[in-house]
Amino acid sequence: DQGRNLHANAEADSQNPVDPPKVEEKLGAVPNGLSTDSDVAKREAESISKRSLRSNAEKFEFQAEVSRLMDIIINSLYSNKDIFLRELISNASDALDKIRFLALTDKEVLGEGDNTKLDIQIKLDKEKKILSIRDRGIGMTKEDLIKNLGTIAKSGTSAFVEKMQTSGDLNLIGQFGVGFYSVYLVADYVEVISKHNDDKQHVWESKADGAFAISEDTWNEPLGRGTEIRLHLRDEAGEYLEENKLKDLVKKYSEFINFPIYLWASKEVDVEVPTDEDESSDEEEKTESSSEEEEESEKDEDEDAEEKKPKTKTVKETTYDWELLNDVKAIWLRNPKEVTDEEYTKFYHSLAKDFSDEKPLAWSHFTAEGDVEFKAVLFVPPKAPQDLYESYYNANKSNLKLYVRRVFISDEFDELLPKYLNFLKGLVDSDTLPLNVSREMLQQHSSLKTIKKKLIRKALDMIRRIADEDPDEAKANDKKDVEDASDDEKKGQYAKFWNEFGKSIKLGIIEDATNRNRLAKLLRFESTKSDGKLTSLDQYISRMKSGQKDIFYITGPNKEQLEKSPFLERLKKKGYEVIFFTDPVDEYLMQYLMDYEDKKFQNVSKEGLKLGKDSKDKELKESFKELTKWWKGALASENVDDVKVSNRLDNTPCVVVTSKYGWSANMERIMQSQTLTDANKQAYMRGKRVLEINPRHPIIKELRERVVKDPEDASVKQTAHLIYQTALMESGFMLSDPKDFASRIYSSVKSSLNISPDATVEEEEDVEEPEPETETETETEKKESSKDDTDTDPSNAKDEL
Ligand SMILES: Nc1ncnc2c1ncn2[C@@H]1O[C@H](COP(=O)(O)OP(=O)(O)OP(=O)(O)O)[C@@H](O)[C@H]1O
Repeated sequence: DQGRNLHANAEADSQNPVDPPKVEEKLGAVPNGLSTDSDVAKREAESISKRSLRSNAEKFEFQAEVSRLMDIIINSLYSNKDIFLRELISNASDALDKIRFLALTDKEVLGEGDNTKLDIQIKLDKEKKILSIRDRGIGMTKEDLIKNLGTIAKSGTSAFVEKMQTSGDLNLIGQFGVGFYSVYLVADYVEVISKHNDDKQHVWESKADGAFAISEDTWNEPLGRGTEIRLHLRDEAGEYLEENKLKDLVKKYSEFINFPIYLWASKEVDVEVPTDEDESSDEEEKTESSSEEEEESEKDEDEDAEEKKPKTKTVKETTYDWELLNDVKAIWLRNPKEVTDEEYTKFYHSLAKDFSDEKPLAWSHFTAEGDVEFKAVLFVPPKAPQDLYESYYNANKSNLKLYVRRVFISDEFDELLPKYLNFLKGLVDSDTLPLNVSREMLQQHSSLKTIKKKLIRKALDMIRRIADEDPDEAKANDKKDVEDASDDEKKGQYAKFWNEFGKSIKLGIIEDATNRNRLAKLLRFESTKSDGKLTSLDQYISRMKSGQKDIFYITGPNKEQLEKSPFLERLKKKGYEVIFFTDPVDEYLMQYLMDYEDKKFQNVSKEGLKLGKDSKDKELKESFKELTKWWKGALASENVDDVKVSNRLDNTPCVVVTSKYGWSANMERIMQSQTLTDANKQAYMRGKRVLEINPRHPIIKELRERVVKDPEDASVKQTAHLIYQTALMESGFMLSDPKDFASRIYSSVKSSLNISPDATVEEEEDVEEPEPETETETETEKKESSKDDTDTDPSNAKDEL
C-alpha cells in the first residue's frame, strides 16, 4: 500500500521534480580535473545539464520519522562529522558481504572482469567538491532505493531520534541502523547511483528537504554492479577533500573492513619531458661550435646518431592512481599472543559499532580444534544496550557474526548462543561448516550444536576471569594473591559487569540447566553481612556457621525494607547471614536454583526454616497450644492455614509465613502489579499462610492469658484479628480489605482513649444550603430593603447568607 501511495504521490509531483542542486552551477562550470578520461568528463558535464532538465524523475516524500531524523542531522552542531565515512564504508562492506555470500552458491552473480573485484573505492573531486564512495557490492534495485533510503522507517529511527534529543550523541547512529543519513552532516546534496543484477542502474538524489527523487540512470558511467554514493559537500566540509584526512579516517575507523579500500590518490612523480626547442637549438649551436674546434675527422656515424636523440629534462608531475588504504587482515586468524589490547579494543569498537572511548570489559580469542574447528573472538561490552531485556523472549538478537572460511555468512544466527548471552559481541569463523549451502541448511548443521556448547563454556570462563582478575573480588575472597591482581584497571570491573549484565546471568540460571552451577558461581548479591558490597555464594558458604545446613535468603522490593524485616530478627541475632534478593527476576530465579554445593536454599519468609534444635521448642509449643488453636479458629474467615509457635522472631509479636512451594508475599506483590496475570492462577499459586507467633513476646503472652480466661471475649477476638492483619502487612502482604483493617484500628484507638465503643459521630447541624446566585441577590435585596427597619449593616447580611 505504501508503495502505491508513493507512486500516486510521485505522479502528482512528476511535473515538479526535485529542485536542481544548489551546487549544480559549480558542477557544470569546471571540467573534471581528476578524470583520466576526457570522455567521462564530457558525459558528466552533459549529465548535469540533463539532470536539471530531467522531467522523468519520480519524486517521493520521506517517511515522517526519517524526515525528522534528517532534519536533526542536517542542523546538528555535532562536531564529530567524520562518522559519515565510517557509516558509508560499513554499508559498502555489508553490500560486498552480501554479494560474496550469494556467489557461494551461484558464481554467475559476480559477473566478469572488474565486476568480480570486491573492493571499495573513494574518489575526490576538489573542483566540484564531490566525495564519492563506490563499492562493487550487491547494489540496490529501484524498489530497494525507495525502501531502504527513505520510505520505510526502520525500527531504530524513532529510538535514535529520541536518543539524539537527550544525549546529542550522533556517534551511536550506526547502532540504530540509520547510519546512511549521517551523510547530511557534511553534504547538502547526495546522489546514490546503484546497479543491482536484477534491475537497471538508477539514481537516488535528495537535498534532505523532505523529498527524494529516483530516475533511471542514462547519463553516468555504468557501474556494472554496486553502488556509488556522491556527496556534494557543504562549503564548511572542505576538509573531506583532503587526501590525508581521508587516509587518516579510513585508518581510524575502517581498519577491520575485510575488503580492500582504495583512494584515488595523487602522487608527485619525476617525469622526463622533452626540453623546449629554443633551449635545444642553443645547446645544439654550442655543441656545433665546440665540435668545430675538434678534429672533424673524429666524427663518425655513431656520433651522428647521438646528435639526433631528443633532449629531455626531469620535471615533477602529479599523477593519480588507486592507493590501498587498509591491509585486509582478519584479526581472528592471528595468533592471540601477537594481538595487542589496543587492537582488540579497536576491533570491538568496529564490530559493535560502539565508538565510545570505553574498553570492552573482557574478551576471549580462541581456536577450537577437533571434530569441529573454528576460531572465535568474544567480547563483553562495557555497557548493556538500553533495550537488552525488552522483548527478551521474542526478539532474535544474536550479536555474533558467523563466517565460514573467512566469508561473512550472517549476523542473525540465533543458533550460536543462547538468549541469555545475547549481550556478548563477537565473531565465529568456522572451517567445518559447509560454504555452499543455504543459510537455512546451515542452521540445521550438526556442528552448530558443538560450536554453541564451546562458545558458552568460553563465554562463562571469560566472565569468571573478570571476577578472578578484579582486586576487589580477590580481597572479598581473602585471596592471598591480591598483589598479583592489583591491576588498577581491573579494579571494580566485576561489580560493573554485574550491574550491567547481572540479570542475564540470572536468566541463564533459569534457562540453562546444564550450566546452572557455573552460572551460580557468577551470581552476586548483597546480604546481611556484605556491608553494602556485592558478595558471592562461595563467600556466603565460607562464612556459614557451624551446623548451618541451608543458605538463607529473603526476597522483597528493596534492601532498606528487607533489612528491617521481622523475618531476620532472630537469624541476625544468632549470627546467620541472609541474602537479599530484590530484583523481581530473583523470585523466578529461586524457583530454579534449588541448591548450590549441596546446600539447599531457604527463603526465611517461608515455612521450613530450621535453626538447629532448641530444647525448649516442644515445651513452648505445648504451652501455647490453647492459644494457637483458638487463634486458628478465630481466623477461620481469613484463609489462614495454621497458627504456630515461631523460631524466627525476636522483637515482633508475630509474622505470616507462606508454604514452601507457593508464592512468597513478594511474589504476590509482583504478580498483582502485572496487569495481565490471570486471577485464577493468582488464587491457585498463592502460598498457604501460616501465622507464626513469638512465644516470648508480652503481647502474645498476655493474649494467651486472656484466651485461657475467656475464649469468647469479643475484644480479645478483635485484638487478635488486628494483630494478624498488622502481621500480614509487616510480612509484606497486601491487605485484601483495608477498610476492615482501618475500622478495627479505630475501635482500638477508641478504647485506648477511653472512648465508649458506642460513641457515635456527631450529627452535622442542618445548615441551610446556599441559594443559587440570582436567588441570593433577591434575598440580599430583601434584607437591604429592610435595613432601615432593622439597622443591619448590609455586609453583615451577606456574611450571614
Ligand atoms: N552501499 C550500499 N549498497 C547496498 N545497499 C546499501 C548501501 N548502503 C545502504 N544500503 C541499504 O540501505 C539500508 C540503510 O542503510 P543504513 O546505513 O541507514 O542502515 P543499515 O546499514 O541497515 O544499518 P547500519 O548503519 O547500522 O549499518 C541498508 O540496510 C542497505 O539495505
